[in-house]
Amino acid sequence: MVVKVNNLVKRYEDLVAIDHLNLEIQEGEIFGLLGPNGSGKSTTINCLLSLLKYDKGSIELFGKKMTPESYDIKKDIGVIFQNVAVFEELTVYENIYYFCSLYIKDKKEVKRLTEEAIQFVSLEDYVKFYPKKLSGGLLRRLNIACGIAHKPKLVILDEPTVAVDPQSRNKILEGIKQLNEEGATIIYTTHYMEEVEQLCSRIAIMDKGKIIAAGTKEELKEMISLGEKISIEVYDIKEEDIDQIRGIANVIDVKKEENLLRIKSNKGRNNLIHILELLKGREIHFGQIFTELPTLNDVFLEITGKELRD
Ligand SMILES: Nc1ncnc2c1ncn2[C@@H]1O[C@H](COP(=O)(O)OP(=O)(O)OP(=O)(O)O)[C@@H](O)[C@H]1O
Repeated sequence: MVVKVNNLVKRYEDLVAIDHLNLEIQEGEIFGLLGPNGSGKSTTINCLLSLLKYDKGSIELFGKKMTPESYDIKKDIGVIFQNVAVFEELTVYENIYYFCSLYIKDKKEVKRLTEEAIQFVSLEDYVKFYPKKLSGGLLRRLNIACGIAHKPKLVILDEPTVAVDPQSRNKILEGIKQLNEEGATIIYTTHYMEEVEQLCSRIAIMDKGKIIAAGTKEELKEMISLGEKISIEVYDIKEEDIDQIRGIANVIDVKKEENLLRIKSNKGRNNLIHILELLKGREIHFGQIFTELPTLNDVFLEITGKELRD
């Protein structure tokens, strides 16, 4: 077990930012902490790192109690914060060298690891640049290189792709996969559900300081009743026809948006066939049909009643 959080409570005066949170992360996982703004992701990370004092509960990392003085644990952690934290006075190379040398004594080894980190984030062409000359995406990559150069066993990334161009975003996501393949356990916080779907082996969905659901993406989608979302292009459909569709077994919700009928249905066989039979029977012409499986946003919507991106 790399992370074990037991009954964690963190208050900011009257606000309960973390509300009796339990979390277990095994070695080798890419663990996604997904939640809307203000749900408590950063506070959880800051408590894990002993950067914040908490009111109740316990935190163990690598099987040992984590405290502000746990230097033996800290050397095995790499953190990449949402806000880029590098030195403006140092070049790309010097920044990475500096952060790596905080953990590693041997200068040759620091040099080797610095060069490896530069390659890892593909900043070879920018080693002599100062941070202010880098684009937002390149700066994020530098931030990541500074956090991982010392080869930590646990890498924590707090929303590393916010406001990043697509090329850098892909580089970052590929890099995280590679770190994991090389043996690191990853904690990844984000409010972009596509990223966790693509990247994470297990996901916890947070809201209001609580983990409201956790599991693989398949397990999370199994937890909800929504089975599929069907969109049908229709012409000349009347309100009474829509009411009839609402009455079909498994249909949860029907909405008409311009020429599109948007239908949500529970898991069940032949849902689409039953809908199309009804349309044909009532002589309603239809065009294209699309079906979609539930997303993590649907999981969040069904459990909390609101969109992940509120
Ligand atoms: N220093 C602070 N003082 C008071 N309240 C705070 C402080 N830091 C965070 N909060 C509040 O605690 C709650 C959790 O915030 P947190 O930053 O952990 O959420 P988050 O999920 O990381 O959000 P984001 O995606 O915006 O970073 C929010 O309601 C936030 O306003």
